[in-house]
Amino acid sequence: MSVIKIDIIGAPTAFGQPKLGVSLGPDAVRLCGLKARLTALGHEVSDKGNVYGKYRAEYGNHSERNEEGLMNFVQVKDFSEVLANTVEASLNDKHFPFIVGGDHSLSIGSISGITKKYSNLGVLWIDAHGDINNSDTSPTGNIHGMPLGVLLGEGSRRLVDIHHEGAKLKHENIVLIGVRDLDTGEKAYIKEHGIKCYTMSDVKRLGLDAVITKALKHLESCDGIHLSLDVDSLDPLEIQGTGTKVDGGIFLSDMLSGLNILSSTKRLVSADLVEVNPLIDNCNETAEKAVILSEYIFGQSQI
Ligand SMILES: NC(=[NH2+])NCCC[C@H](N)C(=O)O
Ligand SMILES: [Mn+2]
Ligand SMILES: [Mn+2]
Repeated sequence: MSVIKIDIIGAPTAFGQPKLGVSLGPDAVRLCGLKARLTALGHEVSDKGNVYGKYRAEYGNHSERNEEGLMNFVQVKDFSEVLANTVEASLNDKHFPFIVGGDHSLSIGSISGITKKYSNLGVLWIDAHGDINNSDTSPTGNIHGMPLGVLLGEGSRRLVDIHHEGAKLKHENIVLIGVRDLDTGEKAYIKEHGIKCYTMSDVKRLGLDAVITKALKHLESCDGIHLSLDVDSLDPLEIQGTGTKVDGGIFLSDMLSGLNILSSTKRLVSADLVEVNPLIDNCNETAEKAVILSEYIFGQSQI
């Protein structure tokens, strides 16, 4: 197996959603031995610690709605700028940025940093949700439901222009996998732009291995692939420590098999692992499973 220079970047933000605890996700995952276990696979792993902006999520969730209806806009923007710079620096060192969250709004920052280098980035978005709302379509104002919308250049300019101006991703370079809870505006947007989307029904029908294989084919012309893995894509029977659970998800054993296919292509250049919330978990089980997912992202196999 080839050695990957992995930078673990903790992204302890919670400003993209209302529940307390998701800012503790990175440390909960570290406590399960993330660095040691990726090192044991033969990789060179460096833990860059946690990224902080001017505001600290653990002091409460502020919950200010701005005039565009966005919750905690100032905090999310500030955090995204800092994270984007950290991720960009990791890529400049020729390392693999592995961003551990934190809520899914962090992908605005991580992907903004990555697309500075990979201008034709492909994204595999594995999630129960589409996260493709924007300030106009969101029913909640929670920015963790908007990262893809923002990265595609929709809604509030102040979010879209984070780190560098304009849209960061192309519609044809995104594949959604495992979705089963889309808002009305999200469904319309996906259809309007012909975004490749494998719903949970598609995953059940085809199997996750086949879906990942098809998704990789769809992203063939991209200059790199980023994985954004929301733990709520997994079935709540197996994953409890996450803030927006939806029944009928992917089972861990299927996910590991799919990740094995993905990692063996060696096309991944970066990844986010998000929405681990130890305060609503059962004895840190979700963080432990997040480490198992991480091992498979980085080439663990069953033999
Ligand atoms: N990353 C997540 N867990 N996102 C949940 C989003 C839920 C809902 N669609 C919203 O916009 O608020
Ligand atoms: Mn989700
Ligand atoms: Mn998500």
